[in-house]
Amino acid sequence: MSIQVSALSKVYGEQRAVDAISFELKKGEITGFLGPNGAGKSTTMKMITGFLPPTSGTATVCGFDIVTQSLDVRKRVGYLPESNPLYYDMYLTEFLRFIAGIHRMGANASKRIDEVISLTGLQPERNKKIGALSNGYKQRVGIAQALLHDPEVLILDEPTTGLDPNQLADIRQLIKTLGASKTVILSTHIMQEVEAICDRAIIINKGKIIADDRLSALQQQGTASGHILVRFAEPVTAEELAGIPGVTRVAAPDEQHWQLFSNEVDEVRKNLLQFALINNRNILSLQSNSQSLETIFRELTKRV
Ligand SMILES: Nc1ncnc2c1ncn2[C@@H]1O[C@H](COP(=O)(O)OP(=O)(O)OP(=O)(O)O)[C@@H](O)[C@H]1O
Repeated sequence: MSIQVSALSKVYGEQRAVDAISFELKKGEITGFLGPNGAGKSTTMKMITGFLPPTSGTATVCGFDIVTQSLDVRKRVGYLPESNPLYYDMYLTEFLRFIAGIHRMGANASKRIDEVISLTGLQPERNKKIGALSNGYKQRVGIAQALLHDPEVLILDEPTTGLDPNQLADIRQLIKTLGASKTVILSTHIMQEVEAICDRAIIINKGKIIADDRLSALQQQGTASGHILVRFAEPVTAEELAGIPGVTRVAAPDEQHWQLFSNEVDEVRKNLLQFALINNRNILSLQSNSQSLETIFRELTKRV
């Protein structure tokens, strides 16, 4: 297990910013850390990276304790903090050499700096001062410094803030690629981002974890029904469609389409294809509409 968090808490004065949270993350998994403003995401990330001591509870990264072995933890973690603090007066390569020095990378540094510059798409800007870079490129520098020592675990606090749609797609792709060989945890407010990149989502609200599941399972959770919009080439009756296992209600929104409501949209989709096959009906179009993560997020964080 790459990250093990057990009853971790952080109290600031009177406020319990993180309240006894527990979870485990495996290698090769990208986890989205979601929650409204002030939920405790950054505080949790700072504790896991070994930068902020917890008030109580424990956590290990690659088997090392975040309090008693924080130097070992930092060697194995690449961290992009929320505000992405950079030295604007430094040249890009100068900054990365400085970070390589902190990690005592020695003779390997130059080769690795070239590698991360290429990996993060910074090559066209490599001779500029950091202060002269656009926001998107500054963000790439933040990711490059997090990757420099080739850590096993990447902790990215809102990594795509300030990126334009093209840069967004590039950085998401980069994170996905990195996620194949590393453990990645990223915080974001953007639900589509989690849907685009993550295998799993942990939703935190008021310092407590209120959902932790694979994305597909989370998307099926919730109270509102999903539906399937289907169009057949041949006539079909509402009675026939109502008989398909898992269908809770049938409606006809217009002359050409049927709408099948269900709490198990994926299951009904399979059963519908089977129905068409057995009864010699041809499906002209099929669109399933399950709950978006955004709806689930709003429902869960509202309830608590
Ligand atoms: N150094 C601090 N001193 C006092 N309170 C703090 C400190 N850092 C954070 N907090 C409080 O702890 C709570 C959790 O903050 P945190 O930054 O972890 O939330 P977050 O989920 O990352 O929020 P956001 O999405 O807005 O970045 C907030 O109410 C915040 O005001």
